[in-house]
Amino acid sequence: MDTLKSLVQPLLGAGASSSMIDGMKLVVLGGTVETARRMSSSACLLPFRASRLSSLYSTTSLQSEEDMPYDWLMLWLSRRPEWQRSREFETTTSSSSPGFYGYRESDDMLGEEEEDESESLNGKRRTRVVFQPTQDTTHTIFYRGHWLRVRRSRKSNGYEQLTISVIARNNSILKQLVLQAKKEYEAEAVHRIQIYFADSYGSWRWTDSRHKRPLSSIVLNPGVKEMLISDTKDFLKSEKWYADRGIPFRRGYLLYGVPGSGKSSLIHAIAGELMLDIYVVSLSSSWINDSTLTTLMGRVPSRCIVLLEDLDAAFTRSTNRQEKSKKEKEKEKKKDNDSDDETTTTATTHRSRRHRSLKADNLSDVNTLTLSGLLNALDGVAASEGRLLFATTNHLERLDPALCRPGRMDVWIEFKNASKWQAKALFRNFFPSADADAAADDAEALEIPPPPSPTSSTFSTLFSDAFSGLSSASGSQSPSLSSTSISRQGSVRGPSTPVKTEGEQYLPPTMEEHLAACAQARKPLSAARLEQLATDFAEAIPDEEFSVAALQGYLLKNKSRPETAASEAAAWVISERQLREKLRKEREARKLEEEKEVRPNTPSLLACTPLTLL
Ligand SMILES: Nc1ncnc2c1ncn2[C@@H]1O[C@H](COP(=O)(O)OP(=O)(O)OP(=O)(O)O)[C@@H](O)[C@H]1O
Repeated sequence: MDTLKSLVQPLLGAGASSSMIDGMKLVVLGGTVETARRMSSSACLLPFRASRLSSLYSTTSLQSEEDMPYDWLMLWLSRRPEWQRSREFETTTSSSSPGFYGYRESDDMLGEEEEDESESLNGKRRTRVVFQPTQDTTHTIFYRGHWLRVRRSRKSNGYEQLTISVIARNNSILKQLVLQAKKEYEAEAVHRIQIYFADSYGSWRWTDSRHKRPLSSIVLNPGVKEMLISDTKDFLKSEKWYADRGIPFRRGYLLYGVPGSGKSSLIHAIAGELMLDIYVVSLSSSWINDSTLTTLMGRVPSRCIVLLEDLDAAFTRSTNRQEKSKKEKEKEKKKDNDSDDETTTTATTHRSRRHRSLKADNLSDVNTLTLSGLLNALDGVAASEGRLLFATTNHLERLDPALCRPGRMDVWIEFKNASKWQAKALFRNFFPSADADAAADDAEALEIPPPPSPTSSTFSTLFSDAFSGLSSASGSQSPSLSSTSISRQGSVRGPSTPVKTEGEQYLPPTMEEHLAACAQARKPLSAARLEQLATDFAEAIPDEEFSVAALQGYLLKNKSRPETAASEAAAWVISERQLREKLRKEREARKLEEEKEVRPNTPSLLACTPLTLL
């Protein structure tokens, strides 16, 4: 302190008071501390900026697709709090439509992932944001007493490269980092699956990780899940068997049928069960072409699920573009000629036709995937082995037979609207029972739908010769997805279950009803009561008229009111039918309007009817 006083005294002069000297002491002290702090921090960072000191660095470079550590570190980096504070970070978003991501409701949010709640509240698509290091920018991260320099870039071959450098006497800190990232990645793999999306460079890009979805949460008629799991497991351990017989070690599953019936959810659940990551490629992407798809399919790791979503959407486009049949072309030509003959054709018509053809031309300019390109990518020489290929479609009839033949799609599963059995199982899954064990016992007592007849088209398994044994086994076990109704024996409606009569309109519960139901819901229902409600619910739901997703939506509206969910199901069915009818009429009216717009002066049918001369 005396030293400090002797330094300050000459600055203030002899007449300075002791309070002035104290104030000045503080200023000098603060300044010294701050200067020391800045010097030490620049000393730390200086080497990063000085290229001539680069020999002091230990560096590791990892490439996407080639190195697993790349994935480990990308996951580790996305969890770093630095991206929350950094001014330069990249976000990838994944929309969670109810489907593949439909199970997101129960996801635990990770520290660095944020969900746009306001959007989800409004019932729009939910968006998850994942923060990652920006490309071509160097980031600095403090890790275990060392400053790491992280750089993410893209190489000319399309691969992403991650370079991590550190000033250290040896590379042990980098080894520690990679091992920690691996540990975290593997720990997560136990509970989560990693999702990769194809990008326009022909690379797979880690996009997100999801909680595993339990298979038990998928409500399919009995035997279907079991068959799939047994088939996929059997395949994964049969590599040598395939190699010995010279059969390409690949297996394809085609899940087709109505929307909202659980195709994507089932794939998600299977990935979790088998601890496989999912590689998603949307064939309707504007950038997809034969060569990119071939590159992508050659770059999937050996044990994973490749998911081709909405196979028909892409394929329809490609056939329209490149392989339009002669017949179609002739038809179109004739149509054009016919309309040219029409003297009444207006300028609007020309405009709209030109607009349509321009739109078609645009498609061909962008997406140039062809059927042969797709087939080649799936099982050509460059296609990787050991992967499970899942393809989903809502329109089986639009697919080319070549695409669906055994060897490409070995197992077909049709998904229909919810059967009564599914409605009941969904209800039971939805509401917890006070005595789960008892419920399980009751479930066993359920009458199981009969297995499909050999001619049933609902569950076609096109097993290759290699799996003929399994084929016959599953043939006898696999029940039809278009199962018939469940047993109605013992379905007694409870006295406290008011039922809306046929024709009575379904209205959402009033506030009083809602509060009363919530109070009631707090009391746990006995397993027997829940079973009875589930039976009532299934009775009210017509067989195969509504998708499981639609039923789930209805149950969600009553998620704390099992009694109401069961008692109002019949009224809901009526209101849904009315709504559908209304929408159908609106659609028809719109179509008529459009037709009128295209051919304003076309004589009506009535006018064409020859008059009978008396
Ligand atoms: N069989 C099912 N079991 C459990 N949940 C289901 C089932 N079917 C649909 N769902 C629920 O409905 C929503 C939509 O399901 P999903 O996306 O799997 O259907 P999809 O058949 O793939 O539909 P799309 O053909 O439109 O892609 C999800 O939230 C899912 O939880």
